[in-house]
Amino acid sequence: MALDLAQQSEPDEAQVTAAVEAVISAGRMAAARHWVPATSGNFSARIDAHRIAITRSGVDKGALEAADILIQPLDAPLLPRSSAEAPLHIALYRRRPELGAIFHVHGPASTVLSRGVGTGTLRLQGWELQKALAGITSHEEAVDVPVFANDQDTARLADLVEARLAAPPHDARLAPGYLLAGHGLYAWGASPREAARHLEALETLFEFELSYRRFTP
Ligand SMILES: CSC[C@@H](O)[C@@H](O)C(=O)COP(=O)(O)O
Ligand SMILES: [Zn+2]
Repeated sequence: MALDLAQQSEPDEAQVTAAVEAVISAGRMAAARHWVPATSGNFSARIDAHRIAITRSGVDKGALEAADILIQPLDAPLLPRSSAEAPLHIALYRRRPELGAIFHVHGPASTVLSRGVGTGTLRLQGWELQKALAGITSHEEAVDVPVFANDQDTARLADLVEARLAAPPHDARLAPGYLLAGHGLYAWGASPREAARHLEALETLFEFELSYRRFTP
């Protein structure tokens, strides 16, 4: 019995390694697409119910090494050198146990479009690529992306995000992500693979929107 308990309390190294590798590879993917210029962006993956792996602040997210990833408990103070935006990750993992990964980028389309539309909601509709978002089965569905004013106080911002996600629209689905105006995109998924798909779909949908708006009077 005592042996069982000791085994249960040992950290699961395989889960830690998998989460760290998922974060490193998400950073590489985003950098290859020029979505994380000049150390911008941050990436996290859930290890278990109580811990996440998250990038530390100020490092090149396209050249991450294991030493750049912090193992952050969800119910403990932020570790030294934590991402400036760690509160945005932690609040979401706490609120949504099904979330496996959260990725944040400063892609040109999300950054420019969010600044252009102002705060509130960006509604996506009419795009086949919307179906890359979990649960969306038709281009005809309306998908709302919340847009928040940028704020250097990311704990305050996390409260706003939480309130908005708790009040979904009646006539649309909420996207698995949100925009910070003039700043960039947060996207998440049940797994790192799904979060990467959502990130790519949303950033590309924003490119479509930008081009489409140029053609539409
Ligand atoms: C280098 S400008 C971008 C930062 O201010 C921030 O928005 C960002 O995305 C990265 O912050 P970080 O603290 O490295 O996780
Ligand atoms: Zn950022």
